[in-house]
Amino acid sequence: MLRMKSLLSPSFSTLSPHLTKTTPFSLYFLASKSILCNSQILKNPNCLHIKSTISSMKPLMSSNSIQSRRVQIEASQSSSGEIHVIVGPMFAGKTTTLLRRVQSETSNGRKVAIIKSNKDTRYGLDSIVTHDGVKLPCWALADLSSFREKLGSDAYDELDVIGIDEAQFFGDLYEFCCKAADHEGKTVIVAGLDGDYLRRSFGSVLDIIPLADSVTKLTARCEICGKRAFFTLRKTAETKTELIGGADVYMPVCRQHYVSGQVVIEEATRIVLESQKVQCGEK
Ligand SMILES: Nc1ncnc2c1ncn2[C@@H]1O[C@H](COP(=O)(O)OP(=O)(O)O)[C@@H](O)[C@H]1O
Ligand SMILES: Cc1cn([C@H]2C[C@H](O)[C@@H](COP(=O)(O)O)O2)c(=O)[nH]c1=O
Ligand SMILES: [Zn+2]
Repeated sequence: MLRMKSLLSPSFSTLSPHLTKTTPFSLYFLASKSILCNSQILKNPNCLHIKSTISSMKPLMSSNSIQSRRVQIEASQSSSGEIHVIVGPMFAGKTTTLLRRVQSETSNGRKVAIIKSNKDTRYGLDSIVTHDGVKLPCWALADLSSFREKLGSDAYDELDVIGIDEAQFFGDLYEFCCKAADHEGKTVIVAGLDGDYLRRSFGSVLDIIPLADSVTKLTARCEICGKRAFFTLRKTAETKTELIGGADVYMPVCRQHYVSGQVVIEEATRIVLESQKVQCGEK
């Protein structure tokens, strides 16, 4: 088989063997390569094979369909989206950073919408609020897939940027981000907890890391020693993963004080349970 240069890189030796057979994929592949690198084909004698293959495809793909394919490919290229993920413990500044980035996009004339989970009722439903009290209006939703319908298709299509806060509470986070960035050209900025109070992966936040253009892990200040806090300690004996609360229930801590704090809380929980058994036994 004629060894040919890649259209996209100087040293690509051969196309995959299956591409030598005329299959729908090989036709699409060759046509799209041709469209994307039309100038290279004309200039690059080593691509004669592709040129002759393209010319032999005429009955299958007319120049009109190749032209319209070019428009589709160029459109998809020019409207490719982005995904930026902001994680860290509670009080690390995730919401603050999200708001700052959203406001920067707005000041650049981009159309923005912010979504948070309707599970987070700490500071009211129609706005996202930082622990410092800074707030912006938002959509409080049970899931992300309903956003387009709630906002309206026309308004949704005009959106450039979608901010998502408390992302750990959205079960459809992966699918929504994938579709919004890959196929709708949206810039999605996601803020959420990477870990729960036991430092386990929380919701689908870590699942979208492979989809992301950027990942930022923020830190807070350890409430015990003032060093950088990477984890969130739950101060109560409650063991369910989802427990809405603020400084009343949680505190950011460094590794040393997470480990020692977790031991203290587990021991305190054991003592409380023991005393309840004794009380029940006496009654
Ligand atoms: N222990 C702490 N460490 C860092 N910031 C704290 C702490 N306790 C309270 N804060 C306040 O919380 C703010 C961050 O709030 P926010 O952006 O809502 O954080 P997150 O969304 O990560 O929970 C900080 O600017 C700070 O003023
Ligand atoms: C660690 C942890 C937290 N939560 C809840 C508590 C808060 O309502 C949010 C996190 O808020 P923030 O914006 O990051 O301050 O999540 C939870 O349900 N389970 C946990 O383990
Ligand atoms: Zn500490």
